[in-house]
Amino acid sequence: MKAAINRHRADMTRSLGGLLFRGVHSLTSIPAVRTQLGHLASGGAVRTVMTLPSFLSPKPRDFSLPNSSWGSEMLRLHEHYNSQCEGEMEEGEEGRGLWLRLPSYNRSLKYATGGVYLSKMVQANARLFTRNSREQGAGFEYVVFVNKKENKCVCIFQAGHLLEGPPGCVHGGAIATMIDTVTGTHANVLSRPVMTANLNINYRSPIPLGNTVLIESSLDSREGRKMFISCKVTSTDGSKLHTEATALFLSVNFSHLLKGG
Ligand SMILES: CCCCC/C=C\C/C=C\C/C=C\C/C=C\CCCC(=O)SCCNC(=O)CCNC(=O)[C@H](O)C(C)(C)COP(=O)(O)OP(=O)(O)OC[C@H]1O[C@@H](n2cnc3c(N)ncnc32)[C@H](O)[C@@H]1OP(=O)(O)O
Repeated sequence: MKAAINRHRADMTRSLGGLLFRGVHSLTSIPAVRTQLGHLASGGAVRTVMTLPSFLSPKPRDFSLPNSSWGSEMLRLHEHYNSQCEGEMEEGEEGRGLWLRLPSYNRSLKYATGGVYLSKMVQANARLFTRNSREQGAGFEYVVFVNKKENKCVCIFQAGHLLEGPPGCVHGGAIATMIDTVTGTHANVLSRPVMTANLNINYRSPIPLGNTVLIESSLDSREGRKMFISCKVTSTDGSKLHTEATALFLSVNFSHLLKGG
């Protein structure tokens, strides 16, 4: 009986793994996301109305869109990169269209599959760590843009009051979380799914709570399944280095991810 249950779980893992892979792979090409990116490209970021296929309902919230907690610097930088987005980058294209904004959900494993409910295999109440606060502006407010041509990502991050470490400053673990998120998202764009194998961080200067900072990642090299990515966190004008890091990601197969290794 136990063997039969285990066989059933293994079959589920295999088939859902394949589904998940196809879902994640096409995340930025599904009609709803395309509609949104197209709208954003024309500058209408805040009032986007997404037309979702029925299998995606209820409509997931895209946490990377501007909300009322975003400060002026966050909004200015979002607009700066968003105005250079034009959906998917075309071959040989320069200037406009270099950047692609990545949508961000609090249950990516569910929505990445196109609505298939994986929660029973993962956990019914599981939420992405960086997107688990109901109070806008209290925790991690961020948006990630990818530049496939130059193999880099940029994240605009506004640190909320629940991320305090030293008095008035952002907790080192919260900074590490954001570095893992940006470099991990970058590695996922290159080859998905991935897992963090190694993360080295040097904290150079504290980040005041409430500040907006830039987190930039770039691909240093690739060796088979390994991706070496470096990352720095700076003030938005680039004059102050807050944190620098290097990370190693390994592409894994979905059964590794779903079975927890
Ligand atoms: C996780 C999310 C992915 C979900 C995808 C779905 C949707 C994506 C959509 C949007 C993305 C959204 C958010 C992304 C945000 C954040 C990303 C967070 C990522 C994480 O937060 S994830 C949690 C922390 N992470 C772990 O929980 C990993 C635990 N760990 C393991 O699961 C294994 O350990 C593993 C898989 C790492 C390797 O296992 P393995 O069996 O596949 O590979 P193996 O050990 O054979 O090593 C092969 C070659 O790598 C070298 N190597 C291995 N480890 C090394 C190390 N540490 N340093 C230096 N070299 C190393 C070996 O030396 C060998 O090298 P060589 O080939 O040259 O001999």
